Amino acid sequence: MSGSSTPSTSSSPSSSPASSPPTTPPNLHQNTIDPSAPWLIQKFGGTSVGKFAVKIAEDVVSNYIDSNKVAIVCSARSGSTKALGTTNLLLRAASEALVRRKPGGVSTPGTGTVTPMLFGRMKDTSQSPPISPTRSRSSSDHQHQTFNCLAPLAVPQAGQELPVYNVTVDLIRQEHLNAAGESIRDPDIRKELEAEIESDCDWLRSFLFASQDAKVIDEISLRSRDSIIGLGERLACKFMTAVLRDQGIDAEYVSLENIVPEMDEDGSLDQAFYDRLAIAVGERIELCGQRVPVVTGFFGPVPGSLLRQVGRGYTDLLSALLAVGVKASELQIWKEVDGIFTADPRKVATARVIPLISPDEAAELTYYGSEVVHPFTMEQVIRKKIPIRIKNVENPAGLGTVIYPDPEEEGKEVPVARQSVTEHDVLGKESKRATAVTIKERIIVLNVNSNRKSVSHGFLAGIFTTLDRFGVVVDLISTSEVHVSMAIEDGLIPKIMDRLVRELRKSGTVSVHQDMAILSLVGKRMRNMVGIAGNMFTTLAKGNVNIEMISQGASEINISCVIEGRDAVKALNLIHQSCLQIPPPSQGRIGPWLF
Ligand SMILES: Nc1ncnc2c1ncn2[C@@H]1O[C@H](COP(=O)(O)OP(=O)(O)O)[C@@H](O)[C@H]1O
Ligand SMILES: N[C@@H](CC(=O)OP(=O)(O)O)C(=O)O
Repeated sequence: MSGSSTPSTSSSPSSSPASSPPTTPPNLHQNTIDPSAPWLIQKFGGTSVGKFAVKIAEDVVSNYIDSNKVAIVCSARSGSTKALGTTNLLLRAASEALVRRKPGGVSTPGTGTVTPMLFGRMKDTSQSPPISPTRSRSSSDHQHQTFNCLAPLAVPQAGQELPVYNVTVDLIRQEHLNAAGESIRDPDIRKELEAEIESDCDWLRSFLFASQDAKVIDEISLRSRDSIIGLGERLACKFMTAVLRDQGIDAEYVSLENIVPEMDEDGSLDQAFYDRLAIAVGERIELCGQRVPVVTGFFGPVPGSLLRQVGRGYTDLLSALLAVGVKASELQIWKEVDGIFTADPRKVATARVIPLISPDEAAELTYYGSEVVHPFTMEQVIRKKIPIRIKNVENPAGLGTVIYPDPEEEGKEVPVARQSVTEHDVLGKESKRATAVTIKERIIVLNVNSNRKSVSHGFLAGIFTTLDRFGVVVDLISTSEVHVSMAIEDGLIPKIMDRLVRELRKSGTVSVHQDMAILSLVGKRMRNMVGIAGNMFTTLAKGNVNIEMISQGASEINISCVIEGRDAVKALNLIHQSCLQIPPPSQGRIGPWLF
């Protein structure tokens, strides 16, 4: 692709701007931004890239490129919801690769027979997600190494039965081809993008085929799964680069799937790793010169697995690291909501946008169900004093929500980056009220009553060791010497859940309550407010909402309780009304009096 009038979207090392900087064709907007202008990082979520790609180019990016150096980060495209998005389809394809191919080639639904044409366009293997062969690997990664090397990847032969994942790969391919057809006017740009989509989907089929052969005891290696999901961001960024260039904005595709091996990492995802990654990503982006870098939010198969260590929503974290790496003035996270609301606006009609929220509050909200920003994002940028602004792609003029420490509370000097936090943001903070209420559904409560065969510290130690072995994260806990109640996410497959309960029974009698929800009231000002917990629980009692478990005090800015899942939306609205609603001007004000 490089050298043509369309974007360089190949992931092969030879196409990186470091080795062969593409030239800007005359029809593209020549970005002539002052090199000393501040960097602005704009991150677009999967549904935004899926639904509003042209609008992003026309109404968002174009509004900022004359006064800022803009870099954009994209997630894998989603059609209508994240659940139906490319990342989920890729994960589905990865698990379908575990379905054993039947010898003899009897076709089952979702399978077919390979035609030579379908795999006829085998991609150059140098373009497969490059894992440095010199990189140190854990033993669990060994199986991956056996097929993801520079040797050609295996593919089914003509006449051989097609694997089940083929239908899923075709769906991904077709959705991207449709998006290219609908969003890109220039036939050359579109054709080139279509060729990239075909080539990437061929790579995926080959990779899955090889994974299928290399799998060990029904499991695709974590590293391979990371590589597979990375394709979602590659496709999204190639698509977005093409859309920007089609709209006349000079953009450059930047793949980060090589960035971790290049960093010579030592194997753990600690702060030192993130610091090195931020520098590496920043340096890579500076190479784009005047072009708008379109950066994959996927940053490579990281030590211990991206999905396991960081989890879904990892592109928020990458955008934060990029903001740190280039010392950006602001990180903008663009979504389809106007910002962080006082409650989920889909569930509470009277919820309103919070103009300014502290990083702790934002993190607490994301941990407890309002997943607006990945919880790891805040720490990275705030330690470098870069504000995060949540904005709505459908309402670019809106001010959004700024996540930044309250300068009054911090007692610190206002940092330079804070100049981008407007007076509106600061004035918008509301005193003497909680900040937001959130609900986390699909919760299970596990109660364990000690069998009194050990003293209490042994009892708790036994329980935590068991939870650790099963990789279970406890959201809320309440204990006495002989009793412990724990709220956990309902994410375990039933077979594993049964095993966990059997293990816990060694410590005492166990009861399991399913279909529960955690209701959390969050706010940094609650620290000094007397009676807020009383108000919360009285409101729930009056609304006939039964409380299964209470947790207050572990975090000073959060009061949480567990309720029945079926009461979740009712409770959310009751608490919003009693603890967060702003009284109309006629109520709660004294005077003016007319005598
Ligand atoms: N307190 C909250 N404020 C804003 N959105 C919230 C809140 N709690 C839950 N949500 C939900 O989070 C979602 C985040 O926005 P969206 O742009 O759809 O996500 P994504 O970028 O991941 O596709 C919205 O659907 C919204 O209903
Ligand atoms: N595509 C990934 C990463 C991501 O960050 O997505 P989003 O920005 O749409 O939440 C996921 O689905 O998890």
